[in-house]
Amino acid sequence: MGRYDLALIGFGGVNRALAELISQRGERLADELGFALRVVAITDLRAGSLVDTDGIDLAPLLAAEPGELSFADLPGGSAETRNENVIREVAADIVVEATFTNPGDGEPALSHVRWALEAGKHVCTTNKGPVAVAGRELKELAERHGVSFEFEGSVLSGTPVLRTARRMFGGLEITGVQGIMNGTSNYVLGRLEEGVELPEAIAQAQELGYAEADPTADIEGHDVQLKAVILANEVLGADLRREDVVCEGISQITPRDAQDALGKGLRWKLVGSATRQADGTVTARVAPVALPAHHPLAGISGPGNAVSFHTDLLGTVTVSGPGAGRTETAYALLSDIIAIHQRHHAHDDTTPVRRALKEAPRG
Ligand SMILES: NC(=O)c1ccc[n+]([C@@H]2O[C@H](COP(=O)([O-])OP(=O)(O)OC[C@H]3O[C@@H](n4cnc5c(N)ncnc54)[C@H](O)[C@@H]3O)[C@@H](O)[C@H]2O)c1
Ligand SMILES: N[C@@H](CCO)C(=O)O
Repeated sequence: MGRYDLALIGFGGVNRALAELISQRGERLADELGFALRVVAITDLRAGSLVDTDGIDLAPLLAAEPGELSFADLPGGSAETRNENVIREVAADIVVEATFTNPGDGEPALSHVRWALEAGKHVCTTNKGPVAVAGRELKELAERHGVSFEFEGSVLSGTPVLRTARRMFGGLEITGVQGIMNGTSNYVLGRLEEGVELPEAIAQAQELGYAEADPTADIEGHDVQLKAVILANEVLGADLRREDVVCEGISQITPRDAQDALGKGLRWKLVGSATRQADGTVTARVAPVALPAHHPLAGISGPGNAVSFHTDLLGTVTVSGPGAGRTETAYALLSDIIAIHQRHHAHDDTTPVRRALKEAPRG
């Protein structure tokens, strides 16, 4: 059975949840998927760095409180983050980038991804910054080095939106996408409908692990702005930048506004969209919209998200599911690793399904 050695860059909510999945269900996953996963390096701004090419014992790290974790005194550990050294030099197959999103220049995550691809390592990330700022360049860099750059979790966490569009919509013309793409703001809008004030609702979303390190990005729409860029570029083949997307958030909506709208059969939602215009160009925007109850996006509640694809042959197809959450987003990373395996080892007869297909009697 094959095995992938992982280097985790950033050890916050999402990468810890991935480590938990590996630690708790590694054997079951290996049986089902036909490959094992092992963590050989971890770096984090607060904890430092830890390298063990025989595989890090994850259980004691996961038992520690996140804020108290320090690698400094462990064998192979250091108080220094040493990102570049770890990413370039440690013998890992896949670099898993889950540090803060920086919407401006995508750094330092953009450099983390570049270093890994240049070193011939596959990358999966949940970080919107590098994808929105330099997605095209990074995909080309990955191609040149014969590796994969996967980022399903950058839009709608573990709910497969990008891969669905890429793999399932062949032969369709997609004319636009429209969605609720931020779990925090959707959760907050629901709390406002219940009469909870904005700061308290935001604090609850932070506690639940939905919000960005700086929740302003969630509330003012900047997070959705990045996701709209990624969708426009990935799904509609555009070349938009963040500045091209007009953006308005939900900070002006009060509990009273939300409750008044509800009384009229409307629900305030933060909607991101990208549309192909008659001249072929693509425009995108983010704005709060009071949707009527019958709209496909009106019933999406809590941290739930949904994206509607407008197509020529199928009409509107909507994919809905969780848009945020540590475990849900860790699943996006697992789905990226599976995609890497399928792309680079599609001819290995290692998975139970492939073995069964091969061994099944024909005719
Ligand atoms: N949590 C979610 O629901 C969710 C969903 C989709 C996407 N994302 C994205 O996934 C990424 C991780 O999210 P999270 O919830 O784990 O965030 P988090 O804030 O819990 O963790 C980020 C970690 O990265 C570390 N870090 C920051 N800068 C670093 C650096 N230069 N080098 C090494 N470590 C560094 C921090 O110390 C922190 O532990 C973010 O980019 C976020 O936007 C999160
Ligand atoms: N903070 C983001 C995480 C997912 O990108 C959200 O609430 O949707």
